[in-house]
Amino acid sequence: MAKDDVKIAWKKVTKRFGDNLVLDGLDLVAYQGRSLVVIGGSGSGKSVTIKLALGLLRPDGGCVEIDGRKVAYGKEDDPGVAQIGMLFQSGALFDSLPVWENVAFRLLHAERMDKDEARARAIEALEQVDLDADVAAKRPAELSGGMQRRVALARAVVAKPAILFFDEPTTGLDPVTADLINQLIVKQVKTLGATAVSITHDMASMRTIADEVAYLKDGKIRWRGDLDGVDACEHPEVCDFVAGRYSREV
Ligand SMILES: Nc1ncnc2c1ncn2[C@@H]1O[C@H](COP(=O)(O)OP(=O)(O)OP(=O)(O)O)[C@@H](O)[C@H]1O
Repeated sequence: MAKDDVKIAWKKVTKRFGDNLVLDGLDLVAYQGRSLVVIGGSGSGKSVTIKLALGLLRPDGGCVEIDGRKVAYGKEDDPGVAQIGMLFQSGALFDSLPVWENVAFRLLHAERMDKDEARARAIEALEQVDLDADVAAKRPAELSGGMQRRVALARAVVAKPAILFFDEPTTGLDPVTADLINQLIVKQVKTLGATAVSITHDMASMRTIADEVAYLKDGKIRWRGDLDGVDACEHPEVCDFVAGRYSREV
């Protein structure tokens, strides 16, 4: 595939909640095999953007397409959505299940894989994120926050998805553990040749993960470019945002 083949396209997407117009004709594409990081202020609509691609929210206008097919709202077997592995902000592990069953959840329940095979696949995925096989039998609560996030990453990649979504993958982690997670994300995205879309407030994470950066504000993408473009301050607001500068007088 050519470098610029479009995998996911948000086309003139509008989304409002009551009077709150969150997305106002959003146009955005994620290219095959590339890692796109969406940044923007709190409440700018980053999570909504991802939820629309997952079919968890219905756009009021426009549409999201995966492989050129419109994502169906609320349809669990949508072929586009079925390709997505997702790492949620909190890790979102089930405490009642051992680690391996958390990792293998999709294989066991969506793919109805045999238990022994699913366990073997889970252990393989845990090894991919540098966790030993003895972690597999533990409960998530027995693990540190960084290990839990690695388990969540193993769960996101176990079914070898073509698309990976990362929602604030480093939130709540110390900088060194966050860097480990970022590096594991890069490794997994490369190994799978996946298209990755991440949303983050963590600028170190952005720098490690991103091939490209998109800046969301007032319901639209205001700037898009690579890290060189960020550093060259191509867009003053992006420059302020990335530097953590409040750009109005107080
Ligand atoms: N289900 C919902 N019902 C009503 N309003 C919602 C719903 N989901 C999101 N919103 C609103 O949409 C806006 C965008 O929310 P979203 O979670 O996408 O922001 P975000 O950019 O991800 O923010 P943050 O960086 O703080 O996580 C917010 O004003 C939020 O209150």
